[in-house]
Amino acid sequence: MQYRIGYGEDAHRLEAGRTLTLGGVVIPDSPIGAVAHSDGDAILHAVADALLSGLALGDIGQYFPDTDPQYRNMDSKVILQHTLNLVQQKGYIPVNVALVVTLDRPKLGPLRPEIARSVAALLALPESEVGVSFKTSEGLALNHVQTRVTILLQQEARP
Ligand SMILES: Nc1ccn([C@@H]2O[C@H](COP(=O)(O)O)[C@@H](O)[C@H]2O)c(=O)n1
Ligand SMILES: C[C@@]1(CO)OP(=O)(O)OP(=O)(O)OC[C@H]1O
Repeated sequence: MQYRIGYGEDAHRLEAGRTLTLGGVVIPDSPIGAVAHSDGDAILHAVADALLSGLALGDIGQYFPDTDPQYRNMDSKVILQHTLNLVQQKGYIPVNVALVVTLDRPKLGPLRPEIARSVAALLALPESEVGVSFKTSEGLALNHVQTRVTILLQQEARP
């Protein structure tokens, strides 16, 4: 059985008057949201990069350049689905995901199950295979969101 580990990161600046979307979940009543070319979903971007890195397939900027107007405001679920397809074409599937979001505000704890469920559904995994942690920056980066992700990939058994 062949296994590969993938690692991904993403960060976005946060500004008032924008939407904050994390793991495909719109964070309700957030006073700040991501400045980005796409919807700025720092979880989905980091998960997508982790999928690609596990198989040395590059990063999402190569597939979805932020200079291309067709990707403006795009739904990051499309990015994740594309990278998952690439991984599956190489004969691998995700086994489990561990992700850490660093964000000072708003508090995300109450949304942990919803975010885990959303990421799990997008990766066709049970919710129990998606670990979600939140950290503050202790005030060092108030207008900033950062996500770090590790993912285990397993080669699909061939009949
Ligand atoms: N946006 C956030 C950030 C953190 N939490 C939770 O707060 C606890 C303490 O975080 P520290 O960074 O001070 O260690 C921890 O249990 C986090 O889950 C949160 O809910 N939302
Ligand atoms: C997703 C893309 C493309 O719209 O742009 P952003 O939303 O700015 O996100 P980032 O994680 O900085 O880089 C990947 C980009 O290619």
